[in-house]
Amino acid sequence: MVQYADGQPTGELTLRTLAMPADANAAGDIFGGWVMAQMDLACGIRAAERARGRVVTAAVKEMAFAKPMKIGDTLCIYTHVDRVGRTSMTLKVEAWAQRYLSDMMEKVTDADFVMVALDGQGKPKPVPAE
Ligand SMILES: CC(=O)SCCNC(=O)CCNC(=O)[C@H](O)C(C)(C)COP(=O)(O)OP(=O)(O)OC[C@H]1O[C@@H](n2cnc3c(N)ncnc32)[C@H](O)[C@@H]1OP(=O)(O)O
Repeated sequence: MVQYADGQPTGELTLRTLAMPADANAAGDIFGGWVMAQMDLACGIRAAERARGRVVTAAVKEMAFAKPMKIGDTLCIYTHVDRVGRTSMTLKVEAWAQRYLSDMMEKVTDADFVMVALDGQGKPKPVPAE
């Protein structure tokens, strides 16, 4: 049974992946940029589903890393489409670490990602109704 150290995750589990040695510095701490990239991938999946088409990342709002990720932890990314504008979607994104060979889940970071729906020419296009 998974135990959550920092409340419960918000949103839908969109991506799970394993933090590997190539993603870490010499001390075994996982690079923040790798975590951000996984969050971006998760937003790409979720926003493309919502927009039913191609999307791009327009902005990432302030981000702070509250806890380290370590080699062997499983990164779990939760996303929630918080707001839909005309062509943009704002997603609340949370990154949680399931600690190596344990059931303990800790929140590593969270952020708001703004994703924009694009047409075939790469121009913003309206997000369709649900
Ligand atoms: C695959 C990847 O994710 S690559 C990641 C890197 N991202 C990129 O390469 C994206 C590069 N940027 C772009 O292509 C363009 O700037 C775009 C498509 C994001 C926006 O194009 P623009 O011509 O500026 O379009 P426009 O001004 O109409 O904005 C489109 C929407 O994005 C929103 N937006 C644009 N920039 C921002 C921003 N910095 N912060 C918040 N929202 C933004 C606008 O408010 C608008 O939302 P709305 O239609 O819901 O009202």
